[in-house]
Amino acid sequence: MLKVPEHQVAGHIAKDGKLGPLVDDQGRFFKPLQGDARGENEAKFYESFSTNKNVPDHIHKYFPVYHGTQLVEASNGSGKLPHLVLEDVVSCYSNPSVMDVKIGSRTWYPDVSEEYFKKCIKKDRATTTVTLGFRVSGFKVFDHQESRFWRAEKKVVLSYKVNGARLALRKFVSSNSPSDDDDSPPNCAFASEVYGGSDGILAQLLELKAWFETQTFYHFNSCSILMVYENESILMKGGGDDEKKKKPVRAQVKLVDFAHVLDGNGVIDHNFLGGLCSFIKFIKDILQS
Ligand SMILES: O=P(O)(O)O[C@@H]1[C@@H](OP(=O)(O)O)[C@H](OP(=O)(O)O)[C@H](O)[C@H](OP(=O)(O)O)[C@H]1OP(=O)(O)O
Ligand SMILES: Nc1ncnc2c1ncn2[C@@H]1O[C@H](COP(=O)(O)OP(=O)(O)O)[C@@H](O)[C@H]1O
Repeated sequence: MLKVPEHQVAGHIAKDGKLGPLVDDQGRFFKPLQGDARGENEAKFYESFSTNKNVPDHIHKYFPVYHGTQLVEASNGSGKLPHLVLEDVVSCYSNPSVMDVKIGSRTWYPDVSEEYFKKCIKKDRATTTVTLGFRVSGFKVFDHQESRFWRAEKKVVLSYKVNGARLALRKFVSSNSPSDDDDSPPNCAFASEVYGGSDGILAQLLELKAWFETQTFYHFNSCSILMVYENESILMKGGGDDEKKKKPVRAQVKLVDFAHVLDGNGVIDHNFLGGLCSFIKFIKDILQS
């Protein structure tokens, strides 16, 4: 039985009769192929990437595993539609905090329609895409004061300027209230555990950056970095015997959304690389502060 993903933080959502992704209980994420070229393009990317022997294994691990396409009952009740069958990258977490960050200083690319270009540039200018080379698209964190998940409102997230983006990246790793009504600054209590360390988010971003400095196979337009970590271990901390049973934080970076990937034609993807460098600087600053 397929259901609406509990931890989805951005993109098209399968609610109110709309078309959106679904998940099963076997760790698979079913993303409907959008009717226009986007769906076909994303499937083509996954086919190419999953069989591309020139991409090293340590880079493959930053992408959801691809299991082909399958006809499944769509979320909008329109009957069976082709879906990409992907690894559900949050399925192995019990209480994940998740953030989607769209990378690049532009989301449009050569040869798009005038209409699409205008739509993209309007959003790029209204958000931090142009100024920072990335924008937060959505996130959810565990509110340790209220003992429940807190979800950032889409309208608020899309209105972030530089300080808003910085604050969101701090909230993502804080134990105090994430609520927008709360004036207390995020305490970044989990920053070193989640962003730092030899296998934390920063180390993973740096490994990806090293690949982007040389890879010329693909141009990742409008693609996102998904950051995930487990709250279970943090919740159990200091709990005597529970401390021994605690699950690791398992901070992970995954790239998602390849609907607008183009062939790199031997050219560095400087739009993605530049945005990634800027994003890394923000994470480093939080770790150093
Ligand atoms: O429809 P919207 O306004 O929510 O826009 C979607 C974007 O949401 P945003 O408002 O930027 O958070 C959405 O962005 P996120 O995935 O939320 O980062 C996509 O850009 C989506 O386009 P596509 O499926 O990648 O071609 C965008 O969908 P399309 O409008 O291109 O179908
Ligand atoms: N493989 C995946 N596993 C788990 N969650 C995913 C996966 N791919 C996407 N998501 C979730 O769905 C959201 C939207 O995904 P995306 O591919 O950007 O869709 P759209 O094309 O609708 O924008 C992401 O922000 C993330 O929360």
